[in-house]
Amino acid sequence: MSERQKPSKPHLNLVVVGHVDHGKSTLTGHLLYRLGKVDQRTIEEYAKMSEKLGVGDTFKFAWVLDRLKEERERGITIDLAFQDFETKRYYWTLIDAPGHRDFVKNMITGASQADGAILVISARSGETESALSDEGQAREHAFLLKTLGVNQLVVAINKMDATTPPYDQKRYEEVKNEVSKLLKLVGYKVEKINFVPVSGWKGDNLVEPSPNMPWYKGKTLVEALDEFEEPPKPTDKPLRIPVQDVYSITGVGTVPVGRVETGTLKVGDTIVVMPSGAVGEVKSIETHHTPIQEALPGDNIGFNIRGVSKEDVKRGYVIGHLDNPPTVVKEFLARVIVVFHPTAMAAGYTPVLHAHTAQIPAQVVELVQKLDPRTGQVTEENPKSLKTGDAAVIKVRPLKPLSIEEYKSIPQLGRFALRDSGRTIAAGVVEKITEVQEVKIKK
Ligand SMILES: Nc1nc2c(ncn2[C@@H]2O[C@H](COP(=O)(O)OP(=O)(O)OP(=O)(O)O)[C@@H](O)[C@H]2O)c(=O)[nH]1
Repeated sequence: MSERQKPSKPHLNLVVVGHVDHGKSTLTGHLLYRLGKVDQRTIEEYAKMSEKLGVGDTFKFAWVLDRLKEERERGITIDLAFQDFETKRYYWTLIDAPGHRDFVKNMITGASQADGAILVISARSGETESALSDEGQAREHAFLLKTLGVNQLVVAINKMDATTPPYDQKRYEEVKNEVSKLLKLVGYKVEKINFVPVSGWKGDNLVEPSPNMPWYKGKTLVEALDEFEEPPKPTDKPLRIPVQDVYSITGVGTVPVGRVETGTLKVGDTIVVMPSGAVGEVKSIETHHTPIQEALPGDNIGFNIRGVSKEDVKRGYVIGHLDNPPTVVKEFLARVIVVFHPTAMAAGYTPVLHAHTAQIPAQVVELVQKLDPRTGQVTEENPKSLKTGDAAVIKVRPLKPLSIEEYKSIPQLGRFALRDSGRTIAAGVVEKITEVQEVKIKK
């Protein structure tokens, strides 16, 4: 049976976010262990390793993620780090957890997009408070998730074993209230969010209800994940396939490879490549070495197009149907958050723009408005500069033609990051295209 024909559970992508040291790696590693993804022997090895290094028993689970990271770093072709696991209702792919420097970039330009998130927040005295402070990462991550359209969230109130007294209901309620306030501010519907008191170290309420917290009658972490909704496949949107790679195969012709983000591609379709404007006919489609007649959103495919030369298809180009071609822009307005800037960002700044598979130098030509990062309200017109943590509307001009879409019409093609010297400076979405680039169609 081919990959596509296997009866399978729906597939969701998950990110684990939260402040540094709140226990994301420990919790995730323990979850993978409980779900049978890591065997007992490996955990014992990690426990011994932790003991030798004198870092404490809790680290045995965090190692799982460290090893994953290491394996990922060795992989060359796969940009996005992931690990799969399974619950009653879904298959999950764990998108790289933050703490990792490239988290933001991965969330925005990654091959897969998060359908939901676990926000980990420690209930240990003092830790909760720093995560929720103005500089806290819980705040930053909550805001990023909302900006990027990740609407499904579980809050894991972690380290319940380390409250005073341990497993304290009062402390749980307190933390829950504080996190609820933050999430409301950011724009989440808090009534729809599950808050689960857990210990990532001890394993309480991860998969089974914990005897240490009989006062908690809600879902376990895994049950809460299974309450997420399956996102609808964007088949009703225009076809968009960002090109990851392109091959020229003797006797076959030009074969672009990429993931269908939106719409449907069928054998026989007439397509156009943007921004080159080359037009061709789809002769065959393959996924995992199996020929298929039709490709849907989420499918990774290679396809043969007749009438298009290899020079007209490049990584970063986007393929669509001729009757609804990918938009090519000269300039656009974007809503961004400054994730990190060593000093201050001013008009004229020229970092590298990363959107889907494209990387193009782009100039920030105007700082239009500064926004309150928590409410989105305008706080200043035409600010002189932007600092780390600021939210803003800016005008961006790619230095070469770029195929990108407004976030409200095709969100999958409307996100981007600005990077400089290997760091994510800002992340955001395309609010409005202000100048399109006319492209001559080469029939
Ligand atoms: N008591 C207690 N300690 C925990 C728990 N989970 C994690 N810790 C400890 O908290 C510290 C941070 O844990 P990590 O899992 O590395 O945290 P993280 O959020 O992944 O950290 P970064 O990747 O650096 O952001 C370590 O010292 C862990 O041993 C828990 O459930 N209970």
